[in-house]
Amino acid sequence: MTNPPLTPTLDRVNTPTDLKALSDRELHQLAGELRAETISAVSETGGHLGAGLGVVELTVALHAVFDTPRDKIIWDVGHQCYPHKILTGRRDRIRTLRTKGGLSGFTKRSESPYDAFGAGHSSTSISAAVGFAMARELGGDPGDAIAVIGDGALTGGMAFEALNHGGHMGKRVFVVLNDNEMSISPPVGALSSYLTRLYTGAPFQDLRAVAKGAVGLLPEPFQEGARRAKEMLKGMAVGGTLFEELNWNYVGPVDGHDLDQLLPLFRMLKTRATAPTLIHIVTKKGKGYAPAEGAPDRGHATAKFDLVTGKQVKAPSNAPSYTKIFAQSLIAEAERDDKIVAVTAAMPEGTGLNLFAERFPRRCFDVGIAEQHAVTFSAGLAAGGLKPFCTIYSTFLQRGYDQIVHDVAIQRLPVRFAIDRAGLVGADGATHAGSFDVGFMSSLPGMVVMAAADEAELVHMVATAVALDDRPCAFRYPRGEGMGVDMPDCGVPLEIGRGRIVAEGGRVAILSFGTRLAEVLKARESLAQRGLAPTVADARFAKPLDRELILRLAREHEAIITVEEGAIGGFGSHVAQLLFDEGVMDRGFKFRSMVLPDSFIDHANPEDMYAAAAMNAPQIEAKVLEVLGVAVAKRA
Ligand SMILES: Cc1ncc(C[n+]2csc(CCOP(=O)(O)OP(=O)(O)O)c2C)c(N)n1
Ligand SMILES: CC(=O)[C@@H](O)[C@H](O)COP(=O)(O)O
Ligand SMILES: [Mg+2]
Repeated sequence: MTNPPLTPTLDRVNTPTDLKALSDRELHQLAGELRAETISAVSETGGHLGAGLGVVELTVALHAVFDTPRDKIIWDVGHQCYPHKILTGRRDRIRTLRTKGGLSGFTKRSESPYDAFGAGHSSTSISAAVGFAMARELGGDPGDAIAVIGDGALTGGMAFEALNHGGHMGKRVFVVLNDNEMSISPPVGALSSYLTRLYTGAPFQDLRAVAKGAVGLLPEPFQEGARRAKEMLKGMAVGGTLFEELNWNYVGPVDGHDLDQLLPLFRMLKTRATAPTLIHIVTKKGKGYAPAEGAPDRGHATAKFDLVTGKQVKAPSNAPSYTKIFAQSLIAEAERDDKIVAVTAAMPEGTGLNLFAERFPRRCFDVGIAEQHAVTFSAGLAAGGLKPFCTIYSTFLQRGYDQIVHDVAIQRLPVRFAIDRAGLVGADGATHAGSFDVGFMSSLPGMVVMAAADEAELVHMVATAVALDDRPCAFRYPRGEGMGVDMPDCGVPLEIGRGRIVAEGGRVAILSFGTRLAEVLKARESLAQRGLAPTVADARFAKPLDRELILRLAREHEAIITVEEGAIGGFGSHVAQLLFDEGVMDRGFKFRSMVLPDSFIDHANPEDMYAAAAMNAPQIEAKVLEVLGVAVAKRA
């Protein structure tokens, strides 16, 4: 009897409960439709395509077998969660992905009960899963915890902290290691080659062997025998698994696109696992969409694209990106100084260091998703007499803060921190905002902290960092294109702790730190129509402050307003501290500090995010009027 024709199944799935009614054959069909829907949606929104395509079958299998949201799936990084969102009641909003008021591009607890744990930064899922599992053991929420972590995220140190602890606790918790031999770029590190040996040394095992592999699942009397047999086999094949040595049952490797393996395996594990269990699946990033499969980043991040050709639709650029300017400047400096080396934590393309590596392959280091190691490795490079540029996005640098304090600042080692993605970054939202680096860097004794107001300033700050050999320094710059300003032929080191007057004026002095300067100048133009012309200065340095400039401005004006793309505790706070400590505020001097609000700003385009932060030209203008007590007719 031939099978009846399958009707579209995705239309019949609103929540994972609906999956339970589908036959395995229908689940295969569903996976195909889910992949097509994911591709279609991302072609309209742009976003992280490749990772999600790699886990379509896994997503179907996990939601079909486990009882979500009672059982919690914790997606590491969360960039692969689009199929998960489509299956968990958000298909109708999937085309609002990463837009103002739309779905987040990562998992987010406030968005859905099926998003058990928020993500965005990598390597956190196993810690969270072990936490959920222990909460269950102590009478907290019931249900299983299943972390899904990629081979890239597994290079993050905290993943091993969690494996170590979870193995020690010995409670039932699942980790699905999604091994696609990709990070954003091809993965680096010994772990990656180890994982590959786990399956090239022993080709895909059929389910029976895989099941037997999980000795912890067998009835006790058979376990010892199976364990010995297995250790012998593994010893012959790949020498046992790292995970088993940490007291995790290791199951794998399994074809992560084969529902005929995944479904029975998860059903068996769900009924029989009694201990920490790691399932090693092998997948392909970008699976099922040729333009993604064929892309160097396997479709990791994509703009909107033509569904048929895969051709991305990118807005025309008016000026090179800050990232590109940084990379080109560093290359130019490195041509003249062979002590300059560069370090990235798994973001060679994002930081532009892929360009540096092409020119200086031996002087560029990708340490994997390991920001803590990146910082202290850079400290070692500096202690060893080199000039390391530790190049990390502001938000990811948060991961290595103790290393900055303990290994760099206290030892006053001349590590240069190139802090990309400073300020609000747009579609990646709050988890990726570069809001805090000014605060956490400028509170450190001896640290020099700079912010480029435009791409020409960035070139000079790279040169300044090269020349600064007696202490650590940091310079920050935003995501996206420069202002299109005239570029210098080469960088000229700035005088440390010196700002610059950009426009002379009176009554109010606006002291800008970073690229909000463009908005400040727009506000000044608008104020001119009211006969007001504030002085505008570019601080350049949050540490050391230009005391002379600030105190002179205070003497010559009624008020100072500071503006920075950062949270409280940064540049403005230091200026306020100076004005108070110098007694300037004793005489009724007026001071305002424009910083990011004390809240996390959701994803949108940067312009809208800065509007939400009240830091665009109109709000800067309003602040000047407010501090001068100029009544402003409320806009109708
Ligand atoms: C702490 C941290 N550093 C860097 C990143 C940037 N990042 C996002 S995804 C990714 C690669 C993840 O690789 P993997 O875990 O293998 O997932 P895949 O994309 O292959 O599915 C990186 C480096 C991040 N999100 N968090
Ligand atoms: C998922 C992740 O964390 C990275 O892919 C990040 O989204 C990159 O950000 P940029 O797009 O600013 O390079
Ligand atoms: Mg990967």
